[in-house]
Amino acid sequence: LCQPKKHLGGLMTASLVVVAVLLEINFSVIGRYVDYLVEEQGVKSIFVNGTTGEGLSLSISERRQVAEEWVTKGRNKLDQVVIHVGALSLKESQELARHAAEIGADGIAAIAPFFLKPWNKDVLINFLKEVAAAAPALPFYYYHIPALTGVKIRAEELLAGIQDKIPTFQGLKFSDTDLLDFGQCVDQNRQRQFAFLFGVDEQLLSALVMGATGAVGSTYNYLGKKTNQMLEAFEQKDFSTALNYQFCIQRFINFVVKLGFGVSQTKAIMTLVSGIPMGPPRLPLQKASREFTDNAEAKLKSLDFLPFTGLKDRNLEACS
Ligand SMILES: CC(=O)N[C@H](C=O)[C@@H](O)[C@H](O)[C@H](O)CO
Ligand SMILES: CC(=O)C(=O)O
Repeated sequence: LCQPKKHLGGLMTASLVVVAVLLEINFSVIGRYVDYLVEEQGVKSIFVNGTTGEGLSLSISERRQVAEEWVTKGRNKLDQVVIHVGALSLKESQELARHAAEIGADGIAAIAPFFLKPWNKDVLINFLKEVAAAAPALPFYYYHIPALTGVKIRAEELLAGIQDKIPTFQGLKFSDTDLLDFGQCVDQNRQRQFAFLFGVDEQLLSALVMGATGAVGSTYNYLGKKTNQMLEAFEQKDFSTALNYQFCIQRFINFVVKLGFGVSQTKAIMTLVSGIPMGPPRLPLQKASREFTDNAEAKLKSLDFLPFTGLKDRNLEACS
């Protein structure tokens, strides 16, 4: 049985792919990106090549290079680097899994194949099992994101007896709003030391109540510090303070969701907040509009989510 070096708790940010103008990945900023997350956001674990990192839009060779760069630059700075290795081709997934093990990543994760889809739990497990087996020394996480994969097999069902088939199974990244399914994943596996990582940032507090052990999400790139304050309040059983933080985060997410929020917009916001050029997204995604970025910036300022905002700019919306 394979245990992670450390239990995956706390916040994990989803790495953004940093793409320079010519659509070549700009590896040179990954070192700065690591420092920014650790020092400014208090985020010490990274989920590489997932949704936000546009992992499925990269070539296999690019995915290998991005993974390697995060592991290298994160050495002695990050607690955990988990590489998403999901792909439509099992062979490609296995290659990425082996590669993750070679470079010294802390774990691998995979989504369900989403074109020719597994139609039931056993079929999905058979696929994941072959992926996990390519890196038998690494913890394996299933990345449940039904809205994007279209694979709606309930996570709770998938988890029943999963370690018999996948001995390295270590947990779940749950990116869905079905808290019945999530709660039952936790409830039915209490005696197992799985990581239950929640992936809907605007609902994290509810998932913590249900027993989430950590979170993986795109907004922790720039709201990591705020979210860490919420985690701290929750830890101290100060639920009204925790709720204040969650509402504050929701105000921002609700605002950008209404404008149209996705991976492109995340890149634009992160560039704005961190000052690190994240580059444009890749087709079929389109760069966020100037109008979006201006509006998001104004909202960040009014919520006091931007560093160096002068007191005069503060308004009543600001959360402590
Ligand atoms: C679909 C998607 O990208 N989900 C992200 C991670 O799983 C989240 O971090 C969301 O971006 C976030 O919860 C805002 O809705
Ligand atoms: C947002 C997230 O968790 C991902 O990039 O996969």
